[in-house]
Amino acid sequence: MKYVHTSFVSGFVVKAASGTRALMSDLRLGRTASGMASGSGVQGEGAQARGTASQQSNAADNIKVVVRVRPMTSAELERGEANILTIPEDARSVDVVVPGPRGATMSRNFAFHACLPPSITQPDVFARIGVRQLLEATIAGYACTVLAYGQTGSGKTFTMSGREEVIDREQYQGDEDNDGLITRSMIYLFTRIGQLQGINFVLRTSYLEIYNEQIFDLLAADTPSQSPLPVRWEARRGFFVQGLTQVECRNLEDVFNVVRQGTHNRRVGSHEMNKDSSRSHSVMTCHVESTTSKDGQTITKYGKVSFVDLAGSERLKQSKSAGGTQLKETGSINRSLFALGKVISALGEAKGSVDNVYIPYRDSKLTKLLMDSLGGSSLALMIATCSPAQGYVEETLSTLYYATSAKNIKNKPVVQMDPQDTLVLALRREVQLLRTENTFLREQLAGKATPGYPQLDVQKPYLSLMPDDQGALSPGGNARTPSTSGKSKSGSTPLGETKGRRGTLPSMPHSAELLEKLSQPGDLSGLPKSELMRRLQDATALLHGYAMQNEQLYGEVDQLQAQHSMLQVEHQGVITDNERLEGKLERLETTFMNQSDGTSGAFTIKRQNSVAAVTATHPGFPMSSTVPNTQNSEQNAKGTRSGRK
Ligand SMILES: Nc1ncnc2c1ncn2[C@@H]1O[C@H](COP(=O)(O)OP(=O)(O)OP(=O)(O)O)[C@@H](O)[C@H]1O
Repeated sequence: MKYVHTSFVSGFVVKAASGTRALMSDLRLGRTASGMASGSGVQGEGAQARGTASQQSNAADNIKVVVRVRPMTSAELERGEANILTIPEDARSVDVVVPGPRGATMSRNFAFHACLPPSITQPDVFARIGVRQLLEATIAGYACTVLAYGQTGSGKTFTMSGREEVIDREQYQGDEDNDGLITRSMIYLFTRIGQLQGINFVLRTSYLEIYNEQIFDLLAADTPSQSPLPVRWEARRGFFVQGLTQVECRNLEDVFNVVRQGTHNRRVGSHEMNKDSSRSHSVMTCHVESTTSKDGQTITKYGKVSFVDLAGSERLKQSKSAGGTQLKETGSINRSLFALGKVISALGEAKGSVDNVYIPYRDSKLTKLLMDSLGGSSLALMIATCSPAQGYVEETLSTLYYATSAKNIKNKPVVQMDPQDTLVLALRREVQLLRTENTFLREQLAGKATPGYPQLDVQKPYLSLMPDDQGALSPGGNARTPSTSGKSKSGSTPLGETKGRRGTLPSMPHSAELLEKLSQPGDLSGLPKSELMRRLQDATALLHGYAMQNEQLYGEVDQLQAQHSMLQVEHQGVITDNERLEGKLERLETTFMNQSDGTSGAFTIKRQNSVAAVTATHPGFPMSSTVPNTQNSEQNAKGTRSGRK
């Protein structure tokens, strides 16, 4: 088997590497990652082909799927296990030797974006599966996910973290040969943001694990005796873990500490709760907040990258023989992996248009937290890990079916920006514009020319500058006549106040006081008084027009802000309702789990047996035949759509 050192996964359809700034301006124009199919981060023929496809498919981007085959362990070698996995030269598929009829064997081929053989090193994995592009996308404000899936002992944790026993040492400062994707990615992020000038970055990390359908914070001060954290829903954020610690990382030392603390707490937690680390799912997330300021405008983007190390699926009969805790763990893991399978299956069948399809994200905490990564607005990469040993052929096939389904999932990546920021940005622009106009007008009144602005045409008859019957100024405005009633709200023009966009605006006579003041000799010496008066009248009329425009704009801004406030109140009401329902749902789930995992465990076993049976008879995802519940479907679809905002 020969490992080909070219063109592994490189097809994330985002501008990457040096394109970050260009990307930011592209994003201001409302383009999504997938819309930029020919971005600088795209290489290789696969990327070209998919780039076109993604444009045609409404900016959707398929999840990338990579298979990694680990070397045989010493135990497997000692047992004399046969190798059933071969990766052809193009490194884009894997051949599996499967048992055939009457003791014969046959070969099955599974194609993926890349397939990594046992000989590949940890640095090569990082370099060749497109993680760098995901990290560039993270810096540019996208949400990205790297997900490791595979049977117990197949190399998920090794791929994501490296050697946990090394990381768990007090003096851990990175392990160049063995570090997994998490540490390498964090080092890459720090190196890159150090190179990017003019952008202010803040990096925060969180680390959690899901054990027996409960979420534990691996960076909390009181780990591991802390109580589990709830998952909540917010329309703007989607599902999130309430109260999860986020640690700011200012340098690599902070990063190593976080990785070490998370790993350590996961291991300690495992011992305290008498569980193995493989019995929990873990999610390490790095939030990358970037702020750019230009011409007084500030844009903040909220990129993040999550590394999900899933618990390994395990044969139920092994757990049954162990009984007690392990049986419950296995039931819980299988349930959540099964829920994940259903989500992947439903998304794969939906082929990108998920708005009217029921996706059962709410079936487990894992799927809730992965909602954005699967079929959402994230970029996602799945790494399916396999053992090459013949003894695990069943598990390997199951993993490959899973991975095959995941290939069909389409996400629609978008930059994560605060809607409030967008609004503030728009308001700031307007204010800036109005200020500029006022400055110009004041300078005109004082007889000064403003560079870049035309001088008033003193020859123009005064009447042509007066508002017409509809309230529009002939030379350049659409403003109505301002009233004389008091001071402008903006405080910048003392010439009148309007009733807003739809109000009727009485005509504005010249301000006698102002005319008096401005016609004093000395301001514009040399000109006859009549000319000065004429100029003043022209300027005053024009100023009235602009003041009127200002007022209209302020009126509109006020209206928008009022609408915004109303929506916020409405939004808060919906959040409160949702939280109430979420709480209710969680209580029901807890009750259900307690009952189903009760003394005899009968329900769990029955359920798992049926799951196993369906899995065996329907390779890939068995629940495609599940009839969607229309009511739930509606709720889910609502959640799905609003969660993308
Ligand atoms: N590519 C590899 N090269 C060398 N050793 C590996 C590789 N992958 C895994 N291993 C070793 O195999 C063993 C099992 O790997 P690992 O713990 O990563 O599996 P896992 O899939 O995370 O298992 P679990 O689901 O039980 O947590 C470990 O000792 C690990 O160091």
